[in-house]
Amino acid sequence: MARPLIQMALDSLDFDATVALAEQVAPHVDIFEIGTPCIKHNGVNLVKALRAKFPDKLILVDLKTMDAGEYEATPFYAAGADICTVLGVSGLATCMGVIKAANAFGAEAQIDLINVEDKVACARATFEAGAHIMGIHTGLDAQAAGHTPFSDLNDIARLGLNVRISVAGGIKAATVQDVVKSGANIIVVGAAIYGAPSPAEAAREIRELVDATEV
Ligand SMILES: O=C([C@H](O)CO)[C@H](O)[C@H](O)COP(=O)(O)O
Repeated sequence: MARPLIQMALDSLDFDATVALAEQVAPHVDIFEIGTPCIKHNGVNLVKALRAKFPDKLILVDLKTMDAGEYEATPFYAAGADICTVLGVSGLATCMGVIKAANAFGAEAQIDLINVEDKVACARATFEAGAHIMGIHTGLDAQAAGHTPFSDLNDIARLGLNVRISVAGGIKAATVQDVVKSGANIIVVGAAIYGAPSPAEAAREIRELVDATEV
């Protein structure tokens, strides 16, 4: 298995604070995620700013698209996004729209399985439709209610689909190695890094743990 990628979720609303945090953690992460609240607040100009500043990083725009897939995602790919997310609950037509936009730019579309009732069926259908990445995701509100992404990860990994698996939802140093062992290709970390006294140190620790994990 290729070395798992670490995705830093940038969930601030502040443009300059987002860029500053990205600078701090850049040596230790592979993907910058512009989180949903952040992209709604700052728009496509933040994608352009991060693209210009970090030409060697992957940029994921967490659009969580719910309708008009191709139309909504196209300007973000044009601005330099490598990955945009689309909600699995939006339905196959919307997912296919984002997949089409991604393919037009040689980029990738990630299906966010957040709140999807039958995640296995959704993963199978969107994989068949050409999705590049399957996103297992326990959102911030569900985390607050005590939920975690671990059992969903096992269910999707067990399918053996030829698709990369991303996992998000409260992942921290104590859990990151189990997530890698369970088959995740992309490990998303937000609060455990941006909420730490030293985000750079927290990101470095996650990187070391991921790189030290035997799979
Ligand atoms: O995607 C996220 C959330 O839905 C807000 O957009 C978070 O970025 C994702 O959950 C990762 O953050 P943590 O759960 O804090 O690690």
